[in-house]
Amino acid sequence: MTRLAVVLFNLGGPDGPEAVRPFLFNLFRDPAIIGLPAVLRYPLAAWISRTREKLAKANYAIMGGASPLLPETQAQARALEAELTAKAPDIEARVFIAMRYWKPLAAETAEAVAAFAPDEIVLLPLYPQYSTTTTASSVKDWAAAYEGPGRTRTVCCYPTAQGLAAAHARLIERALEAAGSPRNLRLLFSAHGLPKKVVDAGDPYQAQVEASVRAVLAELGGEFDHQVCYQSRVGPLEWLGPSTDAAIRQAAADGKGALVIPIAFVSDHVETLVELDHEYAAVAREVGCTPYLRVPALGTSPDFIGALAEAALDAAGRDGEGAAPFGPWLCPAQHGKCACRGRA
Ligand SMILES: C=CC1=C(C)c2cc3[nH]c(cc4nc(cc5[nH]c(cc1n2)c(C)c5CCC(=O)O)C(CCC(=O)O)=C4C)c(C)c3C=C
Ligand SMILES: [Fe+2]
Ligand SMILES: [Fe+2]
Repeated sequence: MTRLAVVLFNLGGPDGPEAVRPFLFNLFRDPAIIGLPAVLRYPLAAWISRTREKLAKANYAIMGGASPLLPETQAQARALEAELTAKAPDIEARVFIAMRYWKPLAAETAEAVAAFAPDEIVLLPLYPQYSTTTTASSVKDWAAAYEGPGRTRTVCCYPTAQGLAAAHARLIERALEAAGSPRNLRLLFSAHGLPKKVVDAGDPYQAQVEASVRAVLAELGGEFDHQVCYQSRVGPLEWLGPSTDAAIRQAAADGKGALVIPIAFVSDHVETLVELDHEYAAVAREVGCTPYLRVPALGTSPDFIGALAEAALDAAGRDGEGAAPFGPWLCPAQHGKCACRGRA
């Protein structure tokens, strides 16, 4: 029986108040996040993590002091393992988690995967849209950590996978129905932002976010007033716009409420539970953007887990090693800094 290890990548989050600063330090010392030489990056990372700690701790305190990202990801891993067993009973599939900036880090997971002694390894980012700051960073981190057996394939991205779009569409329909299908709503597809210069240098993330939005709208059918916007800006650089904050203000000015859809996050965590549900809800109240509604992140929704299983099995069935997207997608040339064009 073939032994298949699926390794899920995500960002990781602090598991208690004392982990907030070292988590932030790990994040800001990553050259994929701050592209300066190590001699400058390390002191800068120490300074940013020290100065950001108080605000970040206050945000994590709203969720009980820790990030829910790991338990959410563990639930997805269990659901995916069950789905793989159902879809491919002739394969012994085990699902592992490697976080980029907090536990379980790649080194710990690499040991567990090596002990499983897989024939095949599929690296499956829980980032449907590829970015040099997320997927590429995790893939590189994993390659440096893993020395065990098995042939490796990577799913670089799946922004337009049918199951992903369907999962978002079903959650949107449910949220609309629960709110009594109000007529004066704008759908705000809110994605984690990126510095504009990262995108200008060829990062495909924005193009893939926009492709995901088109796929979700096609799955919904019909006409919807909608906008793509970007949240979670950090630091002094210019980031992608419009910001989610500005989009909420614009919706109010246009006499609309907002239905916010976290289009680039697959689980609920600080960026949805605090930023969207507290900070931007307050903005909506202040400017009279009513109703202000938020669609839950994908979590273990069956269409999404089904898409992950298909992506993993599709990758495991590919010849050779290397990276490829899952679903109908190829990054456009001007945004081609992606493994699907061999330019990660
Ligand atoms: C879509 C996925 C993500 C992209 C792209 C991304 C880029 C990116 N992030 C930062 C800085 C921070 N991100 C933080 C939290 C965070 N980011 C993502 C995902 C993406 N980041 C997730 C899932 C989370 C949540 C982690 C958790 O605790 O559960 C944080 C920490 C929170 C805070 O202090 O605001 C920072 C900082 C940069 C700079 C960046 C691209 C350059
Ligand atoms: Fe982030
Ligand atoms: Fe790509």
